[in-house]
Amino acid sequence: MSKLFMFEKPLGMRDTLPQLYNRKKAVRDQLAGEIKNWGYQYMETPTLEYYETVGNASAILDQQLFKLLDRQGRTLVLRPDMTTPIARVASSKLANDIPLRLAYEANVYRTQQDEGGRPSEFEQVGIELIGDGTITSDAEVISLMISALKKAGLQSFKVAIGHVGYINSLFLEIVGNEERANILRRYLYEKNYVGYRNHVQNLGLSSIDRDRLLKLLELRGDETKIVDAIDLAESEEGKKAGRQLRDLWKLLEVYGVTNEIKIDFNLVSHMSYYSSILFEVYAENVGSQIGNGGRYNELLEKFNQNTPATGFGIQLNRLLEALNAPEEEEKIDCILYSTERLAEAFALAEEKRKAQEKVVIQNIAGVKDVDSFTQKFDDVTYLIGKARGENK
Ligand SMILES: N[C@@H](Cc1c[nH]c[nH+]1)C(=O)O
Repeated sequence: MSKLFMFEKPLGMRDTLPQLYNRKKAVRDQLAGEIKNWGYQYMETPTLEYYETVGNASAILDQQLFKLLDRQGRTLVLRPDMTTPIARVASSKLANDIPLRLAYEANVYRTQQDEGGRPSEFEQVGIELIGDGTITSDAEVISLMISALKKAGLQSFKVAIGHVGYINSLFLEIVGNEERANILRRYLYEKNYVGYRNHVQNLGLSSIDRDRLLKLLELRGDETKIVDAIDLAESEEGKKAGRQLRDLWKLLEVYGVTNEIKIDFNLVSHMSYYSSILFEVYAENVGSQIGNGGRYNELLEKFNQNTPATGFGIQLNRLLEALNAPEEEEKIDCILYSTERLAEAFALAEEKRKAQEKVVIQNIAGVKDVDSFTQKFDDVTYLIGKARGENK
């Protein structure tokens, strides 16, 4: 291995400099304002969890986990998401308070294979609604996400909603086994519809089955696609999934958010814990999803609780990219003083701070280039040399 250059950081790790920090905080606070207004309560969990418990239960591929050892020789992981740690807490300390409405803002960690611009550490703002298996809770979670994104100032975005059960039953019905279904799912996950089409053509299926698999690609668009999906499904499971989306759509109409919704029966997630309805948010100007979520009715079973749940996570850095807002300059004043006038400088600073103004006091002797230093401030007061009246 080559020697590391002094300023290099591990793959996918980012610094957040002051201007970006401020923007991030402002957006995080706007999201939190809305999330709290819907009665969700914020909580925290540790950055490290046991590999055996949370690491195993999380829906992230093993090779994407950061692993380390504690002094007892147990393997720990940096949490790869927040849903699994919250499921752990909801199954233990909070098990009696169900249904739970919990929220978080936290960094999560996933290793990256190469520096493809993807972070290995990123902040998620999210919620989990645990213990309510009705479709109304799916509608609540999706509506809250839309509402919070709007509050953060996001204008052009769409939430694609799909159903894991629909695709799974259709694939199994036609191709017969999980292995072959996985190949089809992979194409859809990569949104490689051309590849999917070619693969289906070469599968050696009857023309009816082939056409059904190809028709699946058309099940993306407005609510009319739900009716088409129910027609295309033959199994009860597939039809049921379609009906669930139909009911969900009606509820989303009540919430008044259907303008932001796109039906997408092709949706496949990289998270394996989703069990039925799932969704992804896309903003007009950002290539990758800025948030996602869905129902994960089997995850809490891994913590010995048979409890349904749903939730979403927004990737704060991608949301910031989508918002494209100019970096905010902080208004900070400066009092530049010479040593003999420190008391005067400090008194003035105290006065300004009491008035909620931000102010730096800086001894001029500690500054190399006064011109470039003072340029950074909104306003500069000079208290240099003897105070007026002193030299008479
Ligand atoms: N934890 C999921 C998002 C989510 C929250 N709740 C349900 N899903 C993720 O990291 O992609």
